[in-house]
Amino acid sequence: MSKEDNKDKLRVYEYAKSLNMSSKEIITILKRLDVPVNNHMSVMENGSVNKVEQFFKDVKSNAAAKRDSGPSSRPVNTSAPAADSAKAQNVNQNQPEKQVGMNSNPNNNPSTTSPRPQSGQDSRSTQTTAGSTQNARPQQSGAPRPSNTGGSRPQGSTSSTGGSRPQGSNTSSNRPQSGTGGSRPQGSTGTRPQSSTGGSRPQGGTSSTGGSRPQGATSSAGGSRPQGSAPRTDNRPQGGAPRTGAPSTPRPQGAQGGAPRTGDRPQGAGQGGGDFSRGTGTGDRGPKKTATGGRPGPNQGGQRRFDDGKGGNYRGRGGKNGRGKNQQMERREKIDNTPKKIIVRGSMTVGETAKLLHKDASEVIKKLITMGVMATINQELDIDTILLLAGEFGVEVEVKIPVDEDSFETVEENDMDEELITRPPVVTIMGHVDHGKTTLLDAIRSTNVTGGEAGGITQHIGAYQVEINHKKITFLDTPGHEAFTAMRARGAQVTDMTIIVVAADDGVMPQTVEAISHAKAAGLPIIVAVNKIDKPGADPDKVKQELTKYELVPEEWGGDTIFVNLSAKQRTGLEDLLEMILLVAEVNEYKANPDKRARGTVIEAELDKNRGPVARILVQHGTLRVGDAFVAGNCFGRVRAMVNDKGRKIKEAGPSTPVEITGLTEVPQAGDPFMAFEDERKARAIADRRSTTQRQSELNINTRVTLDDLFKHIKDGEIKDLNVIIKGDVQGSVEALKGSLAKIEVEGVRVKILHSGAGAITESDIALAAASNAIVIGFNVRPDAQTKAAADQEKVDVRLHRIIYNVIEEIEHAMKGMLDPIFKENVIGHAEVRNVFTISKVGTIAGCMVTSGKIARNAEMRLIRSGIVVFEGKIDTLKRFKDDAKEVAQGYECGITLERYNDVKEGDIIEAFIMETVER
Ligand SMILES: Nc1nc2c(ncn2[C@@H]2O[C@H](COP(=O)(O)OP(=O)(O)OP(=O)(O)O)[C@@H](O)[C@H]2O)c(=O)[nH]1
Repeated sequence: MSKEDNKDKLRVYEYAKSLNMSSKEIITILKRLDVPVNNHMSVMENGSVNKVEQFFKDVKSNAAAKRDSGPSSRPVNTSAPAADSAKAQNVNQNQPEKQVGMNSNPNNNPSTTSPRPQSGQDSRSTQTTAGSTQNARPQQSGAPRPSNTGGSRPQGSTSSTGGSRPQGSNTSSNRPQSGTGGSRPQGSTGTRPQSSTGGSRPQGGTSSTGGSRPQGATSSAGGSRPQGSAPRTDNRPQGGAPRTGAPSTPRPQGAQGGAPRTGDRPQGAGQGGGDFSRGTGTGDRGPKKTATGGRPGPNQGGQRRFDDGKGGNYRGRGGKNGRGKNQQMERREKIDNTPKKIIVRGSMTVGETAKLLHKDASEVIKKLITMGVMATINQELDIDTILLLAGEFGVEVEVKIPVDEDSFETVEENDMDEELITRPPVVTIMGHVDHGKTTLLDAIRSTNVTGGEAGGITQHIGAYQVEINHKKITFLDTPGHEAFTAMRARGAQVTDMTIIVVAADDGVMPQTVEAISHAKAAGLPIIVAVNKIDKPGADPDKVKQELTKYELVPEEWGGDTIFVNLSAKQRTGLEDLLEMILLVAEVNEYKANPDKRARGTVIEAELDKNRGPVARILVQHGTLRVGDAFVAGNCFGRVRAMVNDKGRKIKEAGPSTPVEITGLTEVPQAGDPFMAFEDERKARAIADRRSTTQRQSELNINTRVTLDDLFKHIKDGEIKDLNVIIKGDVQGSVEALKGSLAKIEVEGVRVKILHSGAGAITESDIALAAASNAIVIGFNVRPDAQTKAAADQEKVDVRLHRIIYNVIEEIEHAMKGMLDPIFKENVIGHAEVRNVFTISKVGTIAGCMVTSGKIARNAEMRLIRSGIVVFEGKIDTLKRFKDDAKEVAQGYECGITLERYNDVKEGDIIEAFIMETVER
C-alpha cells in the first residue's frame, strides 16, 4: 500500500489510532502546528500529516541532541550490555522516522505491524525473562519503586540503578520534570499534551509502577513517544533490568526488536504498553496487568493500548489519585470505541442511541442540537434522525426492520439487483363466454410442450408452463376474470399480464368489457387475442375498432396495445401470441430472487381421497423444496411430495413455477398466500395465530368503503378515488350516469368508474367491487338473491336508484360528508301511569311513577298499552307536585301531560327517548 493511498481521507482519529495516540493528542499537535482542525472526525490532508511527521522528526532530533549532550540520562544498567544499548539507541533514533512512515500509513497498521509482531514477540519473550524478572525483583523489594517507574525513566538518567530508581527518590524530583515534562529530556515537552500523561505517570508512580507507566508510556507517549522514545531507548538497555519491571520491559524489547520495531514504532508504543503491563504482571499488579499485557497478539498495538489504558484505570482506581485522569482515559476510550457500523431496528430513544454509538447521552444531545433537533434523553428518535445522527459521528447504519412473520404476505422483501434473475411471466386468459379461452389454453399447452416432456401429457394443476425460444411462460389454467378477481379479492397478485380473448366473429361482448375492467383494475398489461379468425365472417378489424372505446388501441393505429390474430382451433398464430407475451415480459423485466425461502400463492386446493389435502401453488419468490415447512393461508405443513404440471415428481421449484404439493394438515383456499419457514413448529404457530387474527378481523367491521363512511375515509386521507361499478337497465342510462358522475367535483377525491355495463348486477360485479374496494350502483336493476348474498357477505355497498339525479346527489353528498345524519333512538326512562286526572282547560294529567331511568321534559315519548304503542309524540308538561320540572328521576312521582293527546289510561307506560345523531 502506498503512502499516498492511505492518506486519502484520513481522519484524525484514524491517524491517531495508527500511532496509538489519542485523537486529542493529535488535535493538540495540529493546533500547535496551526493546522486547522475541529474534532476527531476532521480530515487530515497530506500536508497536515507531513507537518505532524516533521514535528515528530524535530522532536526526535531535539531529543537526540539533548541526549547526546546530557550525560545525565544514562542510568547504567547492570544487565544491559553496552552493545545492546547502542543498538537500542540506534533503534530509537530510527523509530521516530519509522513512525513517520507508519504515520503516513495509518490505515495500514496490519501490514506495517506485521513485522512487528515477531520482533515484538521476540523481544518480549526475551525481555520478559530479562526485564521482567529483574524488574520484578527490585520492585517488590522497593516499596517506592512504583512511583518512579514512569517518571524516573527518562530521568532514569539520574538514578542509575534500577533499584534506586524505583524508589523514586528521584522520582519526586525527576518526575516533576517529566511531568513538566515535557521538558523531559526530549524537549518534546511542549508537544506533549501528555505532560498530562506525564501527569498520569506520577499517579501511576504513586499507586503502581507498572500501571502508570504503561499509560505514560503508551498513551502519553503517544505524540511524545517518539521523542520520549528516543531517550527512553537509551535507557532501555540500561534501564532494562533495574528499571522496575514495568517500564523496563518495553525497553528490552525495543532493544531486541530494535529493527523491526522501528518501523512499527507507534505500535511499538502499544506493545511497549503491553510489555509494561506484563512486566508489572510479574511485579505487583499481577493479574490485571497480566491480563493486559498478556495479550501478546502481534499486531494489536491499538488494542493493547486500550488494555493498557484499562490497566491504568484499574490502577488508578485502586490508587488514590487521579480519578480525573481516569476519566480522561475513559473518554479517550470512548472516542476510540466509536463503532464503525450500528444496526438499527426501529426508532430509539436518545439514550439508547447514545449507548449504541458508544457516546455519552449529553454528547448525542449536543450533536442533535447542532442538527437543529432539541431532544431529551428519553425522547424517541425516528430512523431518519438516527441515520443523520450516526452520520455526524461517522458511523454507518444498517436498518433492519423486524418482520412481522404472521402477516408474511404483507412483508416486502428487498432483494439486491444482483440476486435477481429473470423469471417466466405469469399469464391469465380472460374473455367472453365461448370466445375460445379454454381452446386457446389447450392449444398452447399441447403444442408447446417442452422437449423431453414425454407425450406432452399435462396434468391439471391450476397452471402450466410452456417454453418458446428457450424461454418459459406460465399460464394460469383457470380461465375467466371471476376466478382471477376472486383471487385478487383475497389479496393475491399472481398474474403479470392478461390475454383478452375476443372471437373475431362475435366481437366485443359484455364479459369482454368486464374482463378488460378487471384487468385494468389490477393494473396489468393487456394483450388482445383476436380468436376464431378461421371462421367465415370473422372481422378482426371490427374487434380492434370496438376495443378503442375501452382504450385498447392497436399499435398500428397509434396505440400501445398488442393485438394478435389467431385461431385456437386451427392452432395458427399461437407462436405470435407467445412471442408477444415474451416481448411484454422483456419490457416489464419480471424478476425474482431464487435464493431465498419460497413465497407464493395457492391457486387451487382440495381434499384428495387418497393423498389428503392437496394444494396447487405458484411459487413466486425463492425456491420451494421437498421437506420445507410452510404456511398456506391459515394452514401449515411440510412439503411431502411435489409434482410439476407435467406430472413429474420434482425436488425443488423456483420462481413462477406451478407445483402441486402434498403434506398439508388442512385445505387452504385459492388465493391464500404461501410461505416456507425454517421449521414446522414455527409454521404451526404462525398458522394458528393467523387463524385467530382472521376470526377476530371477521368479527370486526369491514374495511370496504361504503357511501356512509366515504367521507371519513376521505378525511383520513385513506381514499382519493371513489371506485364505482355502474350497472343499468340500458346502455343509454349507464352512459348518462357515467357522464354525470364524471362531472362531480369535490376537492381531494374523484369518482373512478371501474366498470359499467347494461344488465343485472352480477356476482362478478360484486367480486370486482370487493377486490377493488368499490361501491356498486344499480340503475333500474337489482341484484338477484345470490348476488345480494354475495354482496352481504363481502360487505359491498350496493346502491339502487331509479332517478339519475338521486344517484348524483347521493354520491356528491357522500363525498362532501353531507349525507343526512344518522339518528339513533336512545331510551332514557320509563314511567308508569298510576292515576289519571282530567282538568278542564288543561286536559288529562297522568299521575306517574318513574320506574326506570328518568323522564325529561324535552324528551320524546311513546305511550305503550299492553305492549302496543298507542301514541308517539312529545311531553307537554312535566311537574313535581305543582312545580315544573326539567326531569324526574327513577323512584319519584310526577305529573305528565302529553302534547295533543289526552286518552291516557291507568297502567299505561310512558317511554321517554331522545334522538341522537351518530357520527358516520
Ligand atoms: N372455428 C373456431 N372455433 C373455435 C376457435 N376457438 C374456439 N372455438 C370453439 O368455440 C367454442 C367455445 O370454445 P371454448 O374454448 O370452450 O370457449 P371458452 O371461452 O373457454 O368458453 P367458456 O369456458 O364457456 O367461457 C368451442 O366449440 C370451440 O371449439 C377457433 O379458433 N375457431
